[in-house]
Amino acid sequence: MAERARHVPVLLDRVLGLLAPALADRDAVFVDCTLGLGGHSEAVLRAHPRVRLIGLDRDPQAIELSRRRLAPFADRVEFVQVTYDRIAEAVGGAKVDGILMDLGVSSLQLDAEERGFAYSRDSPLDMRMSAGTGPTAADVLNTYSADDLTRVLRDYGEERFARKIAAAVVRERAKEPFTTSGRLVELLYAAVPAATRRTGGHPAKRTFQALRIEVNQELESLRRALPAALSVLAVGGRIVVESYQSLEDRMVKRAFADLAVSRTPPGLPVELPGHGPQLKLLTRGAEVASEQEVEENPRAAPVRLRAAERIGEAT
Ligand SMILES: C[S@@+](CC[C@H](N)C(=O)[O-])C[C@H]1O[C@@H](n2cnc3c(N)ncnc32)[C@H](O)[C@@H]1O
Repeated sequence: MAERARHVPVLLDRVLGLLAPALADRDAVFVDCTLGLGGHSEAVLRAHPRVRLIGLDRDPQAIELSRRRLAPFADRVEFVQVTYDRIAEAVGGAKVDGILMDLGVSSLQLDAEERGFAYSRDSPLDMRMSAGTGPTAADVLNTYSADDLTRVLRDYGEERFARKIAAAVVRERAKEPFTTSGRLVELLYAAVPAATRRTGGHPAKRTFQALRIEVNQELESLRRALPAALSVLAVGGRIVVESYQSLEDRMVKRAFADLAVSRTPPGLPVELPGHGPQLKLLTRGAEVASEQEVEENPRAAPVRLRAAERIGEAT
């Protein structure tokens, strides 16, 4: 997730173009799994006057903000505050025609000082997306073993200095527990060599990303969400996923590839029902944002977009 506030939906035209064949000119159902500020959803509702939206977000503030933004479409919109792995429940067992997952953190969350997502301000180390639920980033820093902290920083932040940072955290918290981002940022300035800062960005970037992913169990949620989302997609329905981190993108790639290959057991007739490929990939590899979009909206720099269409029923 980028450092700067973002109000422009990432790859908006591409997302609209990919979803259009599944949503245009019909009473289609579109699920936005990550409402955020409601930017993508608003554009879909404007483009398709007959589409009904089911908007999900785990963050009550995102639901509230989207409710206000999407008020002109109120008769076509339903909001559910839930994590996206519960998509099947949220749509009440129905099949849907379009699904969007724009992963990560929103500018609404980054800008809310008291929530502690941004390393550029000194604020409480919270980072919970479902406000008030579960352990905070401070809890992770103050209670995890050095080994567990190293794993979190390495796996979720791809932080080269994970072990060194974890050791420093364990040493410093023995003097006084961590409560604010300012003290953690200070520690990271000392732990990450200056030379790395020039090429790797802000020394706190990777650690903050890792803590956010751990606090919100983002990869666990995504791992459960992908098969759940694909299971509610109608034949002809389309799914678009925007990831901002390589582990997420790898999960999406794998989930799509699993269903895109034919599962016909060797020696059986190819037309055997239920054994053909279930998905057609709509993107070749992962698509990225153009240089121009990144210039206008740096938040788009790390985006990896993948999309697929359901072409066969689940077995
Ligand atoms: C990048 S923002 C989405 C921005 C949105 N597409 C727009 O145009 O404004 C991601 C949103 O996903 C939500 N989110 C992250 N993980 C989630 C999960 N597991 N379940 C539901 N919502 C989640 C966050 O709370 C955040 O509001």
